[in-house]
Amino acid sequence: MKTVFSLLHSRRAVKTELDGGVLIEPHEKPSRAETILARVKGQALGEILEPEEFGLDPIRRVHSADYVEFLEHCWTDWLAAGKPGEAIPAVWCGRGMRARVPKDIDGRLGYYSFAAETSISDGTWEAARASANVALTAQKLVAGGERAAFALCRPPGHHAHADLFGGYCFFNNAAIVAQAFRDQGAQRVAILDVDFHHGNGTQAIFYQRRDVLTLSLHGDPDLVFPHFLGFEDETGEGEGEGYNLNLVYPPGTPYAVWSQGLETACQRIAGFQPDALVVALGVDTFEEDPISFFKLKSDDYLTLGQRLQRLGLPTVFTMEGGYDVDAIGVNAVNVMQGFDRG
Ligand SMILES: NCCCNCCCCCS
Ligand SMILES: [Zn+2]
Repeated sequence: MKTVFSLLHSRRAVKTELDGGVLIEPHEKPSRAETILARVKGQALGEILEPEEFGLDPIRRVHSADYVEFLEHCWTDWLAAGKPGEAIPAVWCGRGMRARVPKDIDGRLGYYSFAAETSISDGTWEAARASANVALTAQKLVAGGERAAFALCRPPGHHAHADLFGGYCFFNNAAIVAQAFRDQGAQRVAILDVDFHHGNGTQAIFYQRRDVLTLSLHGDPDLVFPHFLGFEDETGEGEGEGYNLNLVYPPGTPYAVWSQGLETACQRIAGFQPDALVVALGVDTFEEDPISFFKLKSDDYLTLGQRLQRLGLPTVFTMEGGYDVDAIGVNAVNVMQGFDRG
């Protein structure tokens, strides 16, 4: 399987993540991508390509123009306001307040985000743009005939809404890939999110649409991030009713249980008969992940890859979460190797 990777991911090197009332070293750090890349090379998974430049149009097919504009200028606006630290949102449009875009950078940071753990600094814009180019290059490979391709994206994307960043995500790479397939003539696309956390952004982007089926297996939002979306009664709206599936699991969930949900999701995908499949691949479902509570083991990712291959669909994998950096390479590449072996 070919991998797409950009060294520009390392431009995303914020020093802070607000966690537990303190600023910690971010979980979503550059070594994540380096560890996965080393494993791709070590396992000779396949050719490694740099991304092509696709510009802003494919991004704006998913994200609003004002949100893209905000992200491009956020850091310089923050500096111009004389702020001493990294850009961190600290005020939001609470219930009963007015959802309008303030002029002030603090107000705009809150307007365009849903969580405070995702600091912004110099280079975040470049890295997010490169991550979307990585995903679009993988999509081009698959649209061009490759059975599957691995978009080694960093920063991740599945928490990003059309005009909201958070959960370490800025551009929703999986959604951008799905929309690119649609814009190139695919009638139906499925996005399967296997990250530990609910793919709230992906769900929201396609919630009223029936051309893109969104499915997510994840930790109970009552207990974990993103908390305010991802429950099983969220099945889509309007045209999209019936085209969103959430499968929620409790602390300690092992592969034996989780894989039953995977089977349910795979059968739903098969029934939908999509022209392409996008897998939002997070490996924070791993038993040692520092911020999650499932108990998948490294071999389970081989089995996961094999099951996904049996769907027989052109497939783009977008790298999402996974924070046990020692194991993230083995676990992510196991999915690809399981898929390749089929
Ligand atoms: N105490 C950890 C809180 C983490 N909150 C954000 C999680 C984002 C996961 C992205 S896959
Ligand atoms: Zn996650």
